Amino acid sequence: MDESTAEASASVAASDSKPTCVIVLGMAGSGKTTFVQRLTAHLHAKGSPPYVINLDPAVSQVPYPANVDIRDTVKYKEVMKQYNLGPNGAIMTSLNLFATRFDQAMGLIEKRKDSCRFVILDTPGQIEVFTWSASGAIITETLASTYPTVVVYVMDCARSTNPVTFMSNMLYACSILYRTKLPFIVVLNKADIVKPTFALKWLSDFESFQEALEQQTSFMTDLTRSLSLVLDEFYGSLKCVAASAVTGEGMPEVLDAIAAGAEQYEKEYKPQYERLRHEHQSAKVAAQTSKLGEVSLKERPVGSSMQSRSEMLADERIHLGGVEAEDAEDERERVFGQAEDDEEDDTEADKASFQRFMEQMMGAKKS
Ligand SMILES: Nc1nc2c(ncn2[C@@H]2O[C@H](COP(=O)(O)OP(=O)(O)OP(=O)(O)O)[C@@H](O)[C@H]2O)c(=O)[nH]1
Repeated sequence: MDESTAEASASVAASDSKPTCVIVLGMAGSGKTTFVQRLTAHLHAKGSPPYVINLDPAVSQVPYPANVDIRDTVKYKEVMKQYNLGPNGAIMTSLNLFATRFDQAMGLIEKRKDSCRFVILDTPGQIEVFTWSASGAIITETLASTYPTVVVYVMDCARSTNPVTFMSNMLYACSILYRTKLPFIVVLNKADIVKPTFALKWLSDFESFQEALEQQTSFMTDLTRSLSLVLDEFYGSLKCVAASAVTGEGMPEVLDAIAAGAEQYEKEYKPQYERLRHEHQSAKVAAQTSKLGEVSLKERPVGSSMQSRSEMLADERIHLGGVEAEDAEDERERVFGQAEDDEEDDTEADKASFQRFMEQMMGAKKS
């Protein structure tokens, strides 16, 4: 084995012992939550249940078994009332509050790092709340300084058949790639509605994208043409996978891409994140957000307000031809039972903590 191969194997082995964190981002309605649900079900069926964190405080229903749910820690509607904020401001503030306690989430992940190979994070519908906020940066950097971390950008390919829309979406993806500085996977979702062959072609063949643009007579066309020249280089850093969060199509390929991303993280991105950890930006932002007050984060007993276990199993069998119900149920019992045994239900303490925090905030506002 030559030196570089040995080095590569060593770094893969290193990442094997740690879970890979998967940050799922995407435009509103692109299918992030459905994708997390599908990937979670797929991993359960493979006997490798992930650790799942919901970071969307405004979602009404979480259809997967979340181990940590931001909604248990911060009540988004209360934040809206108390601070007199609109929905987006309240989502941003809720995420800031949660980020002040992300060290607790790291502690919970640390406890599960030997039993979970993946940590999946679902993010708010309004993508900019995560990608352009201090809290999003804190969460991303905290994860990436400790674990192999990849970004999965979910793109609604059914709504991107127009080259101008496609380009806008890719431009956004590009801005996130350069902001997060992490391995980046584009999931061309909703492949059951429109086969994303067109998108794969546009990504790999510059001429074919130009031809598609020729058919357009919008004032955006010239701008798009110029941008596509710039973005052509960016496409080289992308790994694109066609998938359907509804049918489960493409999930094995998504997992392969995540594994390749984790490997890439170890080789190319880790040193950069180790340097970043020592930089003062996170500390400064954390100090700013901590002015908002403190909240106490807790882990969920998995399987309460979500899709029932049997429903998830049935779902999995239908779409993926997964494991037999009893085997999967055994596996699930083991994991869920563990979660239930490990954690006490401290909802009351959490409510009281949130109430205290709100009273302090109101007191501060009045004085
Ligand atoms: N046909 C089809 N529909 C999908 C797929 N993925 C998601 N959807 C549908 O798209 C809609 C939006 O999906 P969500 O998972 O809520 O999308 P999201 O990005 O989490 O939405 P927000 O968090 O509100 O931004 C839902 O009606 C889903 O059923 C898919 O692969 N195929």
